[in-house]
Amino acid sequence: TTPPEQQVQVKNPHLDTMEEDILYHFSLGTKTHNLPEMFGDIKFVCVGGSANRMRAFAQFIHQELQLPGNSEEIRDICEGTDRYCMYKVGPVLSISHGMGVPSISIMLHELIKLLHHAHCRDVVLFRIGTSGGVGLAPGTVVISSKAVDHSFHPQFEQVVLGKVITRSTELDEGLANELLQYSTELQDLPTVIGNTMCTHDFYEGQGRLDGALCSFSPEEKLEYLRKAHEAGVRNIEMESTVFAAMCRVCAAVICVTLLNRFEGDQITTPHDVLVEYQQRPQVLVSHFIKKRLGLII
Ligand SMILES: O=P(O)(O)O[C@H]1O[C@H](CO)[C@@H](O)[C@H]1O
Ligand SMILES: O=c1cc[nH]c(=O)[nH]1
Repeated sequence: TTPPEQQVQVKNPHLDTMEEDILYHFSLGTKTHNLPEMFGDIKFVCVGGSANRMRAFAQFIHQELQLPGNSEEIRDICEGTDRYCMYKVGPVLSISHGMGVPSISIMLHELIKLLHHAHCRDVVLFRIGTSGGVGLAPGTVVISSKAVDHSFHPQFEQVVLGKVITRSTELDEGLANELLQYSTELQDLPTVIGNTMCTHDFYEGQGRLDGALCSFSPEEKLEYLRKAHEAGVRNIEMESTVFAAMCRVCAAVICVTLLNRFEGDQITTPHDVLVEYQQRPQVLVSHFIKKRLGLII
């Protein structure tokens, strides 16, 4: 049986009372743009930190779906602002979100409202990113079973009106398993399911010894990474908890590991290898999209 169609939900009663909604950081709005016409057919949304990666992904998916037109000429829908970039390729939207929780969280507020205003249905969301591996060979793709915070709890804390509120960061288990299954159909795509730890810093916050500040010893660093590994953490990045808390249903986090943090802190891998690693989550998501669209069996 096919599950019932799901409209993208906003959980804010005040939105209904607003005559106009300006999506400031996208340079879009409900009065200035016909959002249902522009975005109503979106079924897949892919987000990632870097603007160039998300443009490359849009071009890649354009070729993979064999859509008409020149993939080099894809236009940035958010060219009126340089906060984020956004590309639409058929039913796929590709958006950059910058680095860290505050940056992606602003983008997600406006993205979820955009999908709601456009009356989108049955949308699947993916974060395709990079990460530091915990006990994995560099280049391994990690599909997050859940996103956990610095103390390995599946929760996202947000300060609202001066008080801390906590939201759950469980992700869609069925979607993660489906993605893992598809990874076995592809070559050179070592993939695991594991917990992803989200931090608010790349250096001390991830237990790195090579930042401008460091307040701990190499032994303390390894002890923390060992505890993380024991708690099921397989990679570390900087957006997954808020992404999971805000998207949850029909959302997946797929990040490639650039290094094994038990072996070091600096990313010494050559540029061309890093580029190939970054394509791995894109290849997996593209395969998923083609399956869902019935383009491959
Ligand atoms: O590759 P992206 O998607 O930016 O993700 C990871 O890379 C950045 C740090 O280098 C952080 O944003 C982290 O989450
Ligand atoms: O170690 C890493 C690598 C990429 N992104 C992170 O957040 N950490």
